[in-house]
Amino acid sequence: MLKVAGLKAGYGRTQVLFGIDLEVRAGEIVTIIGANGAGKTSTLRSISGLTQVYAGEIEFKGRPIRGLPPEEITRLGLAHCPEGRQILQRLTVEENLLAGYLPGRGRSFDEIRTEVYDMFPILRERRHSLASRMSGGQQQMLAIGRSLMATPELLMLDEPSLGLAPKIINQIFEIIIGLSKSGISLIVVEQNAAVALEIADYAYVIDAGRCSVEGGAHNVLNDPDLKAAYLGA
Ligand SMILES: Nc1ncnc2c1ncn2[C@@H]1O[C@H](COP(=O)(O)OP(=O)(O)OP(=O)(O)O)[C@@H](O)[C@H]1O
Repeated sequence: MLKVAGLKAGYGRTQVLFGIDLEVRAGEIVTIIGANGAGKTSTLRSISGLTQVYAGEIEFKGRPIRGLPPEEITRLGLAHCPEGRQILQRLTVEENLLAGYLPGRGRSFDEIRTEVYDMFPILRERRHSLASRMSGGQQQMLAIGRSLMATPELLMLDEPSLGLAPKIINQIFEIIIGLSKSGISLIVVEQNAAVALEIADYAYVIDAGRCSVEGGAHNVLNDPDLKAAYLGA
């Protein structure tokens, strides 16, 4: 579904990615883990056209997408739920969903909104509330719901557990498993490596802008060296 090869990217003259290779197969949950500042967010932003790519190939469903505008990439079926959620705080829940809707994917706003509300009943209940009134967990659900408004085939989630209580993190990860079961392929970037590795099929560890390790998520989870480095064991 997604193939990234030799990705080099950065901010102006500051290069932060030095040759990332990764793949996502249809139906998989792939996790990207690594220390603070390793380049996880920059990797996602490069894929979705938000960060400057210096070199490398990015293919989505067999089509090169490097250099396409972000909206075009989303329209092809690749959505990005950003770090920090980026909810429009002064708009209502429903207005935030409308902001995520992309006409031209063959489905109406009402149709997808109903699906999102069925998945997140709390969003239906609070559809006329200001987003700023929602809890952290509810805002994360709204951020995911807004991404789903673009009917993605591949959804990239950046730090979905950030700042949430453990009970809520479990709920969010249950939702991610549900999305996967519904047929959406996923990339999950996480600081919370142990939780992400539990649900993922495949994992990449990024270290200083390079993929240092990759493998089946359970192998990575049980690797003693990685446990010491990333899982606090
Ligand atoms: N807008 C920017 N301008 C310049 N440098 C940036 C910018 N955004 C990120 N960086 C730098 O790029 C490097 C990689 O950052 P990135 O956010 O991709 O890492 P990360 O692994 O996602 O870390 P975190 O978990 O802290 O978000 C860091 O050195 C960071 O300081």
